Amino acid sequence: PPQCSLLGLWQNDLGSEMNISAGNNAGKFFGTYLTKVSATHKPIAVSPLRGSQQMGNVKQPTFGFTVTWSFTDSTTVFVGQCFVDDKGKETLQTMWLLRKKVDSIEDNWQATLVGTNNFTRL
Ligand SMILES: CN1C(=O)N(C)[C@H]2CS[C@@H](CCCCC(=O)O)[C@H]21
Repeated sequence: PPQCSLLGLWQNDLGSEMNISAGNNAGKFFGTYLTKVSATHKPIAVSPLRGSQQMGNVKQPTFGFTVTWSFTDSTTVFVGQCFVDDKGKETLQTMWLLRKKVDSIEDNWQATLVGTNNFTRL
């Protein structure tokens, strides 16, 4: 059965495109994230991501990664698992936390968004 590799090009239902370009045998990987939508009104740019995944004899590994947005001061962390269906189609089922930068600690309570998001191969 095809092992679910994170390497390659992925997209989600928000139109974001993610390219996991390289990983090492300790499970570390890195890549880029190109979002098509943003909560800010700044011009969107490609942003770097770094993460790690379970290695060893794992068919459907769990993983986590961080996107440090290059065009705004927020950060998103993703956690999830790669699944392969009986036709070999892979999906990344994830949840994320988006931490926006706020100007004062009084606004800290409203600074973190949470959501679910799934990726399929581009
Ligand atoms: C497009 N998105 C996407 O593909 N997500 C899974 C969610 C969680 S990261 C967020 C985009 C944040 C962009 C930077 C900002 O607006 O602060 C949204």
